[in-house]
Amino acid sequence: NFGTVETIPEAFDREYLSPVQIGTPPQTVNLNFDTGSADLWVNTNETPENQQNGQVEYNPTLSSTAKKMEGATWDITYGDGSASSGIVYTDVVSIGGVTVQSQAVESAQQVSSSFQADAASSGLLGLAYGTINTVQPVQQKTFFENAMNDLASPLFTVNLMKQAAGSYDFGYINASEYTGEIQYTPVDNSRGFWGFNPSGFQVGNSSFNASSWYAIADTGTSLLLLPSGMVDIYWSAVSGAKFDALQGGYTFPCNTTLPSFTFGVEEYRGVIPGHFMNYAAITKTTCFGGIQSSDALGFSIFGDVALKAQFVVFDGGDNTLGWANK
Ligand SMILES: O[C@H]1CN[C@@H](c2nc(-c3ccc(C(F)(F)F)cc3)no2)C1
Repeated sequence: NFGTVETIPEAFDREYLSPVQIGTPPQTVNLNFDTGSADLWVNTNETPENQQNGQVEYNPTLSSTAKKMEGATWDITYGDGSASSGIVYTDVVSIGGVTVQSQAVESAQQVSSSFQADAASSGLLGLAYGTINTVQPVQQKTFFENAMNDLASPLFTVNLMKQAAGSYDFGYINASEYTGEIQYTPVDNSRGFWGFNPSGFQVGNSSFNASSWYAIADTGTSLLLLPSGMVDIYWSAVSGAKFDALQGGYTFPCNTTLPSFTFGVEEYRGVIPGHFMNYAAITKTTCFGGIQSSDALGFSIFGDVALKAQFVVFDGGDNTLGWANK
């Protein structure tokens, strides 16, 4: 079978939320789909009231198909230091009409302050490889891994948009969502991520700089995080741009016209329009850049700033990533 679900951007395209049905009768919660992690966790009736800010909850006691996974716990920390932990149930989970009968659903008994403040999001749905799922003592599979063998094609596609509704499609490729040909490239999943090797980059209409490095496709990261050498070259082309240690990255005068950023995947060239690199206004006149250094992380992240300019195929059958402009 196959299905599609809409994904809606929060402010600044900081994150994208999609409706997920859990339990019997179905309870709908909006989750942040994250191709950079592998836990499906959600606010529940077990999440302390003082750690919530109006989030919609999943209540397993109201689901006739919920089963507690005795002795199972989970504990996760994200790239920005946010964290959550708790216990585990299995229940029926559906996304866009694709149903997994027994999906590990992780109930949050503790969430850190940033999650507490994120009122619109009821949790995360991991779409990375299950090898990095945090459930103990028995590691659990992701929704996609559980659904994959029943899908028409063993893949899902990501079509994020700048400040507009996009979609996650499961089991099929919708040709109306992209232009040109899809460029497939092998995935390095040795660290549990959808890792790949970009082949270079280009700022605006200048020449293409061939270079090969490791990066991951991560819908849960807002920005495009690249080696500082590339980031310095990009911002050196923007008059008034400067590295602001207080803000933790490059800022620039909001009224500046920004050059596009093009990345290579083998012979393919993915183009990110210049205005996608304006992440958010810090003051009336100073804006924070959407392309920043990944040096502190040790690997590059193609987050939403890049992904919202692309149509991306995550193929779990042959472990490849497909890239296309749109
Ligand atoms: O860990 C890596 C895996 N993918 C990246 C990711 N980061 C988050 C995240 C979401 C929401 C928040 C909060 F709401 F602000 F708390 C914080 C982090 N989700 O995926 C980084």
